[in-house]
Amino acid sequence: MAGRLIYLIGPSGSGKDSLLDAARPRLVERGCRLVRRVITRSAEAVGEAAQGVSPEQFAAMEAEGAFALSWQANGLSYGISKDIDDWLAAGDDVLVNGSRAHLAQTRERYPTLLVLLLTVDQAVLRQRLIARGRESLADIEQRLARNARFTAELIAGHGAGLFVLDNSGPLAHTVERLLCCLDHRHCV
Ligand SMILES: Nc1ncnc2c1ncn2[C@@H]1O[C@H](COP(=O)(O)OP(=O)(O)O)[C@@H](O)[C@H]1O
Ligand SMILES: O=P(O)(O)OC[C@H]1O[C@H](OP(=O)(O)OP(=O)(O)O)[C@H](O)[C@@H]1O
Repeated sequence: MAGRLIYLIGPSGSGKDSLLDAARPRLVERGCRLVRRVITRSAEAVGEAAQGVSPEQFAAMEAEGAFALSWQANGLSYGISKDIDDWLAAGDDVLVNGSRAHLAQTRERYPTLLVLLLTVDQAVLRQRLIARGRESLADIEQRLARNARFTAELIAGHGAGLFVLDNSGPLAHTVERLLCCLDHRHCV
């Protein structure tokens, strides 16, 4: 049987990278693969296991069909290797750190997609982004403004295939809820 494509989305700073890092060993022991993204920013600036490439390298990879999924956001390009299709065909679950804006296109290609929407209280989110210190304050405000367009629309439009995981509390709780969603197809 084909594996499940699990598409983790949520605002910048909601904790996607942190959650994937914290849950990694327990996901791996369940046979779930975590995808290493290709991103047009230097590897040093990435808070996750990602391959940093130049825009030219990214364009060349895209042109040669290296990606199953790709999107642009926040001035960056993101690619997901076409290797995921082999993994899914082999029956492995595959977890991708995805894009809310690209969800519709992803669903077209993977109709049985399992969507996990990570949410966090907006005031907490601003503080976490400032504390993370990865972007300028202006960039942080842009990311927060972008968020406002998404969350309500997503919850309203995709209720059935979408699990909401709140990460306003301790990360360890969110890890447990993530595993519960994957193991039992519901969250507690
Ligand atoms: N549950 C949590 N409690 C406290 N801080 C958190 C929690 N989850 C994430 N963070 C912090 O919030 C910041 C943003 O998290 P990050 O994983 O980089 O988010 P994303 O990948 O969604 O942009 C990081 O500094 C991280 O350490
Ligand atoms: O359409 P959106 O849902 O806004 O997502 C756009 C991109 O931003 C995030 O990546 P990135 O790692 O650059 O940002 P983050 O770590 O701040 O979430 C996310 O993983 C997407 O790749």
